[in-house]
Amino acid sequence: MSEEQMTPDADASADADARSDAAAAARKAGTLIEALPWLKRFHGETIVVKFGGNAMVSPELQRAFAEDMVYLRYAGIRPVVVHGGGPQISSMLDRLGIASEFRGGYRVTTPETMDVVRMVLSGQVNRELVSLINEHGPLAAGLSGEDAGLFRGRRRGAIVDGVEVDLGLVGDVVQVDPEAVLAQLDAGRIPVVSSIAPDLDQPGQSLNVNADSAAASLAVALGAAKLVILTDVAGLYRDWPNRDSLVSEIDVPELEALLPSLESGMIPKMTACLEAVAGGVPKAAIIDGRVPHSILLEIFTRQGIGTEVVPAAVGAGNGAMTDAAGVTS
Ligand SMILES: NC(=[NH2+])NCCC[C@H](N)C(=O)O
Repeated sequence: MSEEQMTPDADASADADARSDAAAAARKAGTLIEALPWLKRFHGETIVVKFGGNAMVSPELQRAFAEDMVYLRYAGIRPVVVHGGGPQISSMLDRLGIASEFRGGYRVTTPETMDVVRMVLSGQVNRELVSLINEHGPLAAGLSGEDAGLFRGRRRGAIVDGVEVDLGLVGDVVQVDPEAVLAQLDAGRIPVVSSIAPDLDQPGQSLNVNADSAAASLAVALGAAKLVILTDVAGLYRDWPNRDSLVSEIDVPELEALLPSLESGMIPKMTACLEAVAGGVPKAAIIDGRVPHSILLEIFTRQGIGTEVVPAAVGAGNGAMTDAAGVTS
């Protein structure tokens, strides 16, 4: 239809269409340009990402995560992935018919279980993620914390009702030699690291180490610009279960004060953020791994998506928190 033939109604609706197209284009452009300060800030910098939770077991979320790592890499950032694999370890133990002893609700890792842990983490979870990333090109290289002295660990049980219970071959990373990871980064690769570490106190033995704290230690050793931990919650709630109390940004003193009141699953994650920031990483965030591409939303928008931990504001001293809408309280 030529313009002269348009009825006034058609004219008005064509105008409205044009206006909404323009609005959609402006929104899209706004989203893209919002990324610019973060592209500048993180260019050439290392970001350590702890991969875990639902994101690790859903095929679509795994695929989206692999895309995000490739996206960061092509944006000129140096992403490093650290992963655990609790659910996969449990299901392999079941498949193999290996019964486990539980203490205080935690599985005890025997030497026999440890063989399965290593097989699943380095032979299955690590390989799958490396393959997904490498569908985009020869980018990812898998490493175990046992490779080239990357991690060393120390046994640590769990605290149950105020007492430490021995959980066998589990622990924390206590030493990091980042050389092997740096070599991969310098070669343009995305290192994917499984959370296993030789036991510092018992040569020849390896430990299943907490992947949150391993990621934090690695972020510190690499001088990373940011640590990002994927979780199965939207972020930190100041007073759970009040949904309106989601915290967008919190500083170290405020988080330290809040820590004892947190739900037990959140404590290792928030502690890892504190460790990273205490070690000189400028910011550490927990984000919702159930949201596809949550990493891109966290890194390339001003507001981010989860809860970010930052050092105490110099001079501010009031421990201000910003809520999810960006309002400082
Ligand atoms: N949860 C938040 N408040 N995130 C803010 C993120 C800001 C910025 N995109 C960054 O990654 O550093």
